[in-house]
Formats: sequence, C-alpha cells, structure tokens
Amino acid sequence: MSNDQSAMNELHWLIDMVQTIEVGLVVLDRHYNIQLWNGFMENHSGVSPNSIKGQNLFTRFPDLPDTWLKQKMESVFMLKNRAFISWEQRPYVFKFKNYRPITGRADFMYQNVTLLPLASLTGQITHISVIIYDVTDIAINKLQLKAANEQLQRLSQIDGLTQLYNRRYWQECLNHEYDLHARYSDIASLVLLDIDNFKHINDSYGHLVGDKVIQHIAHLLSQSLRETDCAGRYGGEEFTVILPKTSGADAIRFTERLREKIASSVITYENLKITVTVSLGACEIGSDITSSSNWILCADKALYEAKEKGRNCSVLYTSNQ
Ligand SMILES: Nc1nc2c(ncn2[C@@H]2O[C@H](COP(=O)(O)OP(=O)(O)OP(=O)(O)O)[C@@H](O)[C@H]2O)c(=O)[nH]1
Repeated sequence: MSNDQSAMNELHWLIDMVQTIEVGLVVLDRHYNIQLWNGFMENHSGVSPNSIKGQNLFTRFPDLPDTWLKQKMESVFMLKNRAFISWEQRPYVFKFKNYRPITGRADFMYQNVTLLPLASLTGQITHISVIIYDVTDIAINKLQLKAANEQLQRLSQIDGLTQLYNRRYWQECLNHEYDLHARYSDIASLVLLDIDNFKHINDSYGHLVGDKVIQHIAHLLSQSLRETDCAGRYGGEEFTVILPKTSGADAIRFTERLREKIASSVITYENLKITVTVSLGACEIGSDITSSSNWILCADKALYEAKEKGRNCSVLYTSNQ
C-alpha cells in the first residue's frame, strides 16, 4: 500500500470514528458558525450535519446560555487553553433528552463539556472544538448517593417516635449554644418539660396510649417553637428546648403558654379522651452556669421544684435553688 493510500485510509477511519463515537463533537469558527456536527449530535438533537453546517450556534440554539458560554469560548480563543464545564457546575449545555434505561428517571442528559482550541497551520486559533460527554449515569448515582446520605444524616438526628431531635443531636446543639454564650455572652434559656404522672397513663391505658400521648405533646411543642429554637426528646416522657436570645422571664412566658395549651388539649384514642398536664423548669444562662451539663442540671432543679409544687406549673431557676 502506498503512503498516499495509507494516509487516505487513516483519514477515512478518523472521519468514521468522529461520526460514530459516543461523544458529541462540534467545531466552531471564530464567529461561532458550526463547521462540524457529528453523529452523536445528530442523534440527540435530531438535526443533521448537512442542515446545520455554516449556521450560527447561538442563532440555531437560542436556549443556550449564550453570554456565559461565549465568555468561556472567548477565553479559549484568547488564551489558547482548554476549558471544562462540569455537570456539577451546570447540568447540561445542550438540552438533550435522556434515553438511558438505568437512569431513566433523569429527564435530560447530564453533560461534561470540554472546549479545545484548534490551531490552523499558521498556529493561530481559528476554531474551537466542543466535546460533549454523556455523564448521566455518574451524575444520577452521585445525586442519589448524596440524597441517601442527607436522609441518613437527618435520620441519625431525629427521634423516631416524636420526630424531634434525639438526645445525642440535641446535646450537640446545647453545647454549641453554650459555646456562643461563653464566647460572646449570648443570652439564652433552657427548658425541661416532663409529663405529669405519666406512669399512671401507661399503667391505666397501656404503652400504646402512652406513646400517643408523647407524640401529642411533641406535636404541640413543635407548633410552639420559633425557627431558631431547638427541641429534643431527652428521655422517655421528658423534652428539652433551647431558646436562643431569650431571657428567663421570656422563657417562662413560653413555658406557661405551652403548659396551658397542653392542659386544655384533649388526646383521643379509639373511645378514650385523655387530658394531661406537664411541669416545666427553665434556666437562663448566666455567669453561674459553668458548662452545658451544669446548665441542664440547673434547669432540672427548677423542674424538680415544679413537681414538688404540685405539678402543672413552670419554675424559673434561681441560684439559691
Ligand atoms: N409509653 C411510653 N412510656 C414510656 C416511654 N419512655 C418512658 N416511659 C415511661 O414513663 C414513665 C415515667 O414515670 P416516672 O418517671 O415515674 O414519672 P411520672 O409518672 O411521669 O411522674 P412525675 O414525673 O413525677 O409526674 C415510666 O413508666 C416509663 O416506663 C415511651 O417511650 N413510651
């Protein structure tokens, strides 16, 4: 085979590969007119190479993010460097439908895109090549993994029965709030809430009803919170709330409103109608509180006093308790 024939063969193969490769290839001139549009682009856009050759990319595809994309392309022409566009930065450049069976749930094709400078024989960058990779499988796997991790993280913070924060996560929030106070002297209050005579409810109606009562209190508590408040289930029938930027006097206003709301509500379960009361202890953070566990201890002293006083009341911690 002569050298010429061999070169012709190679050229033929190259053209064949460009047309059939599972990657999108587009060549643009300095004015963004399309010079090459391969089979991948034809298959996914429905536009044939013959009908698009010579047309302006942005006129032909008005949905393209032209200002942003032109800026990227200009930098490739000017700096003679490659540029990359990741699907994480922008899910796609060309909006193609996704036909992949495994990732059928994605409506469109996720794409990674490379912009390559193409030099003429004189060394000038007269054209650029746009290479489009279909990364839908990778993107969907990554997005699903991310969603699963976020869900797992949420679950690891939540108490299953009440949907409030569990004790471990709530304790982290408390430590954070304590640190804010230690560093910036931020004011905040801590509330402990305990259902009165809960053992009696369990003993009289059974644990299922007991659980229902716990859920009911958790629901009323959640409804009473501000977005910045942080409520958790501390133990069986004991709840905790951190009230940032709240004085002891304001915390008692909160506990009294909640206590009255609970006392006046009725829990219905099958034919049963049950009313319960709660006792609450509140403690405003101050210089006498030396750690987050000490803060809980002081709120617990106030709660103990509320129980001693006959239950169904709130008590604010004072240092002589
Ligand atoms: N149904 C149910 N009961 C629970 C749960 N966790 C703890 N308990 C019960 O809650 C009861 C708590 O009783 P006590 O600590 O004696 O307190 P109390 O009866 O509420 O009395 P006071 O707090 O003094 O008003 C116990 O009977 C526990 O078994 C739970 O998740 N579900």
